[in-house]
Amino acid sequence: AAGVAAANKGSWSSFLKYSLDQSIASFSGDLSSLTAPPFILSSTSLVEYSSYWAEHPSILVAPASEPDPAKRALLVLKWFLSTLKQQYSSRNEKLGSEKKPLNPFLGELFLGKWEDEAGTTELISEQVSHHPPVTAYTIWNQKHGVRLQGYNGQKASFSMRTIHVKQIGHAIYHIDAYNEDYLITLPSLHIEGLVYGAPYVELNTRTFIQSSSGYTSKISYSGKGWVSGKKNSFTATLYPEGKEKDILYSIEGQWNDTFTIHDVKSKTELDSYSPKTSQVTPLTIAPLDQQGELESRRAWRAVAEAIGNGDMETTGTEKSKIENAQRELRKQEKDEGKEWERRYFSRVEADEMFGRLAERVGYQVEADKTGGLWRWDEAKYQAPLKEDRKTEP
Ligand SMILES: CCC(=O)OC[C@H](C)CC[C@H]1O[C@H]2C[C@H]3[C@@H]4CC=C5C[C@@H](O)CC[C@]5(C)[C@H]4CC[C@]3(C)[C@H]2[C@@H]1C
Repeated sequence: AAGVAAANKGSWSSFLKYSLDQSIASFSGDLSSLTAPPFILSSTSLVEYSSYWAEHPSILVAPASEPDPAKRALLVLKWFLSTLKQQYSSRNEKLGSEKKPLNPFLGELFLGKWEDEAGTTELISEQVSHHPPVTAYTIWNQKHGVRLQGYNGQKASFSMRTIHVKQIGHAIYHIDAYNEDYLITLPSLHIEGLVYGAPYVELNTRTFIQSSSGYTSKISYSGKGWVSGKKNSFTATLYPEGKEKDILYSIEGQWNDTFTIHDVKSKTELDSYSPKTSQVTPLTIAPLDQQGELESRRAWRAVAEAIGNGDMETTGTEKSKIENAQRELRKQEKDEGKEWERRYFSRVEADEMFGRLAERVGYQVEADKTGGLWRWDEAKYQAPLKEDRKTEP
């Protein structure tokens, strides 16, 4: 493995010297246009990344069982923080470095569920836009009456040989029992370590969680070389909205390792949680031969195999098949004056509740070219999943 790593470093540094500058020169801001070396290519599509929000279903649903509103908001903050390691560093942990995911085609779906002590937690993820790439998702647990939904896209830029990514979009966490909503904003990030051959994500500045029950959580990120000195660090405070100094709870530590929760009023340590050692629940997805042709792993199977075999030529030809089929579809839609029918999500205007939460934390919806907020559309869900799934063989 050391040999391979050295070879990777060797080929990476040669890649860097001769092509990173070209990538930078030709970079359009669209991450999918980035030319990455073969060993950086992942066979996983970006549409699968929505599953990182709920790999610990029990932590996701815990707030629904907490009667105290401030403690409920604290449990939502703890859940959000517990997802960061999976979101932003699980590729490093498993594959040795960050990877370039496959760029989902319009309408690509990723459907699955987690079955564990929290009951059944379901996931629908759909690529609702290809230019710019935007993924919408919803994750829900009927038993505990919790639903997360959101969408995200990325705006990227290069500077000082570092890739900076601004995330477009947000998440909404809803608890049926209290009819409570939480607006979750998304962190911007940059890719560290490009020059050393092992790129990894570092999160920047700050994000907020604003509850309709009147509590604000503010998370400030820092990393290696910053004040804290440790990579992937953060501090978080939870306070009644508008009273930033009246801190009820604080949390600090490393989001890819361990963090500690404090009750600031009583100056006691409440809990410490280690994403590093916690077990994730594996996601259950249908076997490939039962998946519909819009489902990600079935659609990308040939490309994934070619990438796995390091066969870049077949990767190219198989990718082109998908891209050409997509271009054909777009052309037909244009000729017929139609637009691709999103299966589970719709564009909406900001509603009053959302507007209030957003304005409390100064969140501005970035109207990307797709024209607005993407929301889970209950009515569309009546169109049974099986439309997208081959009938039983
Ligand atoms: C030119 C040098 C080069 O080859 O760079 C390739 C490097 C691996 C850097 C570019 C890719 O880095 C990947 C990291 C991806 C983000 C990881 C996590 C999330 C959270 C999730 O909830 C939404 C998606 C998001 C933001 C991913 C977006 C795509 C990122 C930035 C990949 C880059 C193409």
